[in-house]
Amino acid sequence: MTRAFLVVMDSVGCGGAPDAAEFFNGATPDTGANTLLHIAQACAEGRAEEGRSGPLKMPVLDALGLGEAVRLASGERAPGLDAAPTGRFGAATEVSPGKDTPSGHWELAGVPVPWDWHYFPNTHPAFPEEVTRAACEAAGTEGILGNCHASGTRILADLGAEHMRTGWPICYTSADSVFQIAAHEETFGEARLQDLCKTLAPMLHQMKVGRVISRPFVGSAEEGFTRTTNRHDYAIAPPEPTLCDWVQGAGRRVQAVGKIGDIFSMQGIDEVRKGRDAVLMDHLFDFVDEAPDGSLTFANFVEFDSLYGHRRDVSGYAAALEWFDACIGRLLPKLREGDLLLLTADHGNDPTWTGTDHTRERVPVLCAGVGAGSIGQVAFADVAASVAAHLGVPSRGPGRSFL
Ligand SMILES: O=P(O)(O)O[C@H]1O[C@H](CO)[C@@H](O)[C@H]1O
Ligand SMILES: [Mn+2]
Ligand SMILES: [Mn+2]
Repeated sequence: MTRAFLVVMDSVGCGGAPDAAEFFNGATPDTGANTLLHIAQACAEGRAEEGRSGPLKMPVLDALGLGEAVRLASGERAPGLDAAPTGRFGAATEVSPGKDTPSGHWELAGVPVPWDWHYFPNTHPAFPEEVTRAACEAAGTEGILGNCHASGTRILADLGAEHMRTGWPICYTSADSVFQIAAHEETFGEARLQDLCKTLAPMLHQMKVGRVISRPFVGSAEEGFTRTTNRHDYAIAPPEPTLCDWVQGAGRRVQAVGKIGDIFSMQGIDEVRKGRDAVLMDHLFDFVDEAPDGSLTFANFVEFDSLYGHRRDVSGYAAALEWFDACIGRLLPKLREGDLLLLTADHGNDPTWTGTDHTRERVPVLCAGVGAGSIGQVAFADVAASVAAHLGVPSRGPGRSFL
């Protein structure tokens, strides 16, 4: 029997989204944003020299068709990504009205988002009175800190000391449909922070806020504050059964690596393994060894996005891509006859762009184990249909298999 490994490189877009002008970073539309192209150009021009050097080196993904995917998506040639592909490759276009992680993943899993998300305004306060009141009540505090749009690392530098003084949770949002709560893991307590998020989630989900996210941190005012890996996302459940449910419903096993469990509210998922991306890569290797016949392994590597895209760190992003590429080079020979490895992304996060938010882009689709050649322009939902077809599981919804 066949197995499938669906791997999302979080935010590794390749430009060309036809509706990019409808999405913004601040007042700037995302028209022309292209995560892979702009990183490759910066590398080729010597503008990404911190901790790495020279042209972008991604020989493994490029041989699968990465450079060709950039060209298909945006019509541009990415310097250094010019191999003749030996894999099946294409570029996928999203139709959901959000450029966030749940929208991207659900649509890749066959279910475009049928509603408009609720976004909080970029004002101070950002949250309506009833949300602030509910947060105070649930936290048992007189008030909340933040109540604005912010970068999660910046707001700790700005408000961490006040949090230590008052014990009030730091609540903030972004251009995404999120309500994020940062609190000190030891003094506020990690379990208490999770309870707070869980208590507020139903009210916020009702408002069509996609996720309530706990952001625990450690440190002190003197030494500075750092976030820990104990983040949890409390996401709205997908509106329809997804690829995970189709596969599980057919009696197959579904294994998740990284934040996939959170993104799908654990629906259709049998097991999750978490950690930093380097640990997630070990989990992926283990699943290639252990995954049973007929199973789906669904992985998300988030650090491209969380550590480098939102921080607009071009060198860091390039180094992460090069690390990932080398890992996949070691993974490919371990795949068995009948295995499909499908690499893709959920949205863009061009680190050369203005602002700190995601960018609306097409994404690459690279397949190993199913021959060579272009699949051309496809839809996000076609990824789900193709994985289902490969596994011999019935699919639902708008997607069509390209395999
Ligand atoms: O700046 P941090 O806290 O990393 O926030 C980022 O992470 C959130 C969820 O992925 C996004 O909405 C973005 O704002
Ligand atoms: Mn994402
Ligand atoms: Mn993000």
